[in-house]
Amino acid sequence: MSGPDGLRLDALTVGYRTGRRRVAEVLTGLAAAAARGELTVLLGPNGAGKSTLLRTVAGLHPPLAGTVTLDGADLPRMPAARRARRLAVVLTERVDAGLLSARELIELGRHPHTGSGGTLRRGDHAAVGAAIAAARAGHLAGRRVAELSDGERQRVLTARALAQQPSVLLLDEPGAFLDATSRVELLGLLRRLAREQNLCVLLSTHDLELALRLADHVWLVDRHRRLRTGAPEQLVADGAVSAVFDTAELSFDPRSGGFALLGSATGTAHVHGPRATTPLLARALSRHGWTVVTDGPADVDVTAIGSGFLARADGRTTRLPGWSDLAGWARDRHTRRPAEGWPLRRAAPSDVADCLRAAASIGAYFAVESGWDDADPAGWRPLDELYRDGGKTLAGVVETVGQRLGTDELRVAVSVLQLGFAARLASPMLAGLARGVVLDLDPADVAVQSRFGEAPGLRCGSPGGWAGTERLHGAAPADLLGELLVDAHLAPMIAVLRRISPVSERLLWGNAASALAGALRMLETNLGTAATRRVRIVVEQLLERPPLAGTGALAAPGVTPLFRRRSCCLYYRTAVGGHCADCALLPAARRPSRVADPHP
Ligand SMILES: Nc1ncnc2c1ncn2[C@@H]1O[C@H](COP(=O)(O)OP(=O)(O)OP(=O)(O)O)[C@@H](O)[C@H]1O
Repeated sequence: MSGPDGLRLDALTVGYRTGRRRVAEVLTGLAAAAARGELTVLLGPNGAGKSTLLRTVAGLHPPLAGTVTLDGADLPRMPAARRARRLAVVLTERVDAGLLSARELIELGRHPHTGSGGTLRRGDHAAVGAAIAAARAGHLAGRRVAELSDGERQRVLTARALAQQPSVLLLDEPGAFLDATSRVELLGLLRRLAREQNLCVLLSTHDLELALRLADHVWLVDRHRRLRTGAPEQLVADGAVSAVFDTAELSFDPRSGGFALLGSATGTAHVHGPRATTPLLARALSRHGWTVVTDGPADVDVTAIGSGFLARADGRTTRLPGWSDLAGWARDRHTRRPAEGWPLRRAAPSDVADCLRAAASIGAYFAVESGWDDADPAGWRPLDELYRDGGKTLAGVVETVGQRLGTDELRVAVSVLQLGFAARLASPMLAGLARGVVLDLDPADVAVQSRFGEAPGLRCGSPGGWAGTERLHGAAPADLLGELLVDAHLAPMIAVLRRISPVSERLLWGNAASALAGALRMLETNLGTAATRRVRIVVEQLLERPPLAGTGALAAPGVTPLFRRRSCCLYYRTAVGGHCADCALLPAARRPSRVADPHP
């Protein structure tokens, strides 16, 4: 405990005399200090004894035992007039101010300084003016107190206490009637006054979140009526705050500084998005029983994009336009979640990061950059925009590709562009699969950047993926890849390109199959066939399903060509005039053994 400056309680017992010989002790053996220049906040549940303690410190009740000192002087024994000049009190009781105006009530605060005549001098008027300004009560000064709202009256009473120019300011629940903004403002004001006027400010409140954010020092009455004191963070870290305020439904969350609702069967969630949104997102999910985790796998995953959300659970992505849709989804998913969780879970962020690192080391076609913070948004085109704008953006890209290839045939440029694009997306996704993660590169969260002469840049705002696919037998990973790669990317890309030039669908799906096979070939070469067995099985399954079925045949690992196409990618019609490794036009013996452009 610090020196004699400020308030100090020693072995203090507070309570009530309920009869000539009977006393009701409320709090006993209290030891605490509240320094000058600091805001000290008294916290505790209902009936803990906060008001009783404040009233005792204020000299309105005698202590039952022990001492209360101010700057070393015994407060209860101090003559009332002197005490009134040193200590100002704002209690919860309503004041009957009759017909007084707010200014007149505030002027009463000067009473301890004016003597029995009560005449205000220039210095008193200055103190009243300063107090009105400090409490921001100027607009209320001319109004009758009886006509003020509870919050307005609170402001005027604070001004009256300040007009008293005390060393100690005691306030019992000063924010009780104030709206949220005014409460923050009032506590901020009291903290500033403590600093500027070297005041000792002690107040009680039930606004735990605000108190812990603004208090310099906390007095906390626990459930056993013991007084714990310390810096707010200290009491949170000790678990003292949780011990007092946690209930079966609510738990104090030290990270957010607020309460989290405890659900009955709590599932876990990942949240992503702009820094300003993720705390709100975490709060919305926790209200519906989800525990937000930053590492490890999770049952669900929500990414904030623009004013909406991508919400994922059980291998499905749902687009939610706003907060109320999110609330409905979070509630519904929580109700439907099986007790043991879904077999498909969101992969741990660290596993996804490992996947992306490992993929990038294979080659440029496998790399996915992540996050938007350090990206220059100008050069990046969101994929869902490319897929939906009817070909407006891609028409220009097709033209540029045609010029670079030395062809004026749109269909050739479209085919080469689409083959490269399919390879660009299939490569990192198949690489993820080799590590047991099905990457989830949602078109709303992924953008592409053209870098002529090299692999186009691919960037995902919040890369994530599905894990747990190994626990599912059969076709689960192929189903997921079918949705996340074929349905979400390859099909819309083909549709939009065919609006630019009506290239045969069979040819374009042949390109997509060829891109999958090309990526598989790179993985088998780099990682070996044992590590890529699962990937091969999934590619085989995908090639057996529409729309890829019938596009060609996959050969055994190491066999050239790995994929025998049934359509031609038209690459031979470019100025380079090359043939690809999967070429349908050449006899097998004349096919190049090395992978040629445009494959990865
Ligand atoms: N005049 C009184 N005589 C006897 N007991 C009282 C008196 N006033 C309050 N008490 C009792 O003292 C205890 C503490 O009450 P107090 O008002 O100090 O608690 P509090 O922490 O301020 O509660 P709240 O947060 O609900 O305002 C309660 O059990 C209350 O019933």
